[in-house]
Amino acid sequence: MDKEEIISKLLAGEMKLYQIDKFSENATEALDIRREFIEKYSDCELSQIANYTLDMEMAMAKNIENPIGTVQIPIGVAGPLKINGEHAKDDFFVPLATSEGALVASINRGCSAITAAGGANARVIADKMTRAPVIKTESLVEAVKVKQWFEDKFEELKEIAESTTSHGKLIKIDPIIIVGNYVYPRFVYSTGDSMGMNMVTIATEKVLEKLYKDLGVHAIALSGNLCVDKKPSAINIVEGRGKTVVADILIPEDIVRTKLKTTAKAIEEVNIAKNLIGSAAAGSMAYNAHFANMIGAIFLATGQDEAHVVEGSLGITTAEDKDGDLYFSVNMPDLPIATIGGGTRLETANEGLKIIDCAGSEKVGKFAEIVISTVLAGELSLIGALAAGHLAKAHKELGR
Ligand SMILES: CC(C)(COP(=O)([O-])OP(=O)([O-])OC[C@H]1O[C@@H](n2cnc3c(N)ncnc32)[C@H](O)[C@@H]1OP(=O)([O-])[O-])[C@@H](O)C(=O)NCCC(=O)NCCSC(=O)C[C@@](C)(O)CC(=O)[O-]
Ligand SMILES: NC(=O)C1=CN([C@@H]2O[C@H](COP(=O)(O)OP(=O)(O)OC[C@H]3O[C@@H](n4cnc5c(N)ncnc54)[C@H](OP(=O)(O)O)[C@@H]3O)[C@@H](O)[C@H]2O)C=CC1
Repeated sequence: MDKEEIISKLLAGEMKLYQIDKFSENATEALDIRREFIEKYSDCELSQIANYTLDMEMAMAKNIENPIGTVQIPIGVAGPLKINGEHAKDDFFVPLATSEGALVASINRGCSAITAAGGANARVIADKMTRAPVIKTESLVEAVKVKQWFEDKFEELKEIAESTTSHGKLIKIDPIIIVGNYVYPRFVYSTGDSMGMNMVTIATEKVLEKLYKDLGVHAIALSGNLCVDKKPSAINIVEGRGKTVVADILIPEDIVRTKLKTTAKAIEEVNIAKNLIGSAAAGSMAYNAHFANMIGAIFLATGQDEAHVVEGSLGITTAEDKDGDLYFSVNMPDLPIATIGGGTRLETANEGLKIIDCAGSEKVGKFAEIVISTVLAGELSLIGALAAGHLAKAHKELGR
């Protein structure tokens, strides 16, 4: 079938978009036909979406269905950012993809203050990825038996789960919550340098096959929302999910004054009134100013799953006036990230990771420390700007 015939069949509703691939020489040709159909259907020209360099054959294998091109977002860098981490020990230029004017300038200012003050301390304090199915039983009594089965058989179940992966390790199945006749076991894994959601989903399904074989009960959904994937939740804040990371810095008074144009006292007061009391008054789950800005920009630049920004946005910022110097910290309990797998294989994302030497294996700890140090920089600069009364001015000058 030639292109014109395919497009007229698509317009007549006689063919589905994903079926084009069968009649095309290769994925790129199918992509072009699909985009041409959308141009006709939506009566618009897509010359910019058509303009890309990614290897779409590779992307189609694992990263996208029904592709029509790519989106472009400007990428900037902030830095140098000095980090005194356990894994990240250097000065870094951090790649940030965003369309929000003033954001990179602000993060850059935070980097400048942190670097002048001797560098951010950053540590990964926990590392786990979770999947929690929901299992339906006949009664509460049977639900308790299922819970007991998970507890008694842990070592055997660990072997079964780990038979599906050479990098994933099942650390625990905990908590196991019972609600009526439903059971929610939270499977907790370490996943190496991958974010791990495909890995842990496949491993958990294998254990559920054994549950069905042994007890005749089955999961009614492989994800029962106790995971909690891609939603903000208290359990992720308390138990941690992905990487749990912390960072802090002590900034001398003169650097607070010259770089941030304010004082430690004013920053402490804004942080308490805004990030702590204001967030409490709003019933917010995130006691910070804009973690999501830094997380979103780094995620787009490095091929992370963008839906996990919602988890990365959780965490607390603290600020304390120490005789004129500023103690400043951020904690992030729930940072799902990867340096292998998922979108990190896409060429532009891989280059983004290379800027900070974080592409590939044995790099995810370093990447986590760079991410949280960048969050520290962005928080510091924005709270500083609010304390100095500069927020509106900055966005007037750089964002409009
Ligand atoms: C805009 C600044 C940085 C000016 O800040 P400034 O102190 O007036 O600028 P400066 O010219 O004195 O330069 C100080 C440093 O800023 C950086 N800098 C300065 N200009 C640039 C530039 N063009 N490009 C790159 N870097 C720049 C640069 O690092 C420089 O230091 P140096 O490197 O020279 O030692 C400051 O006013 C600022 O940070 N404002 C805050 C803006 C901000 O954080 N916006 C975040 C997004 S707001 C939002 O989305 C969330 C929100 C606010 O709604 C959440 C909430 O509810 O809180
Ligand atoms: N399935 C789901 O429910 C969900 C999926 N996702 C998507 O899942 C993807 C991420 O899943 P993820 O499992 O991380 O990635 P991939 O599915 O891309 O798999 C990555 C694989 O890389 C292998 N690997 C090689 N070297 C390493 C290393 N050093 N450390 C860790 N693994 C290594 C592992 O193989 P091996 O296991 O054989 O060791 C691992 O399973 C993203 O695209 C995301 O959008 C997101 C949310 C939910």
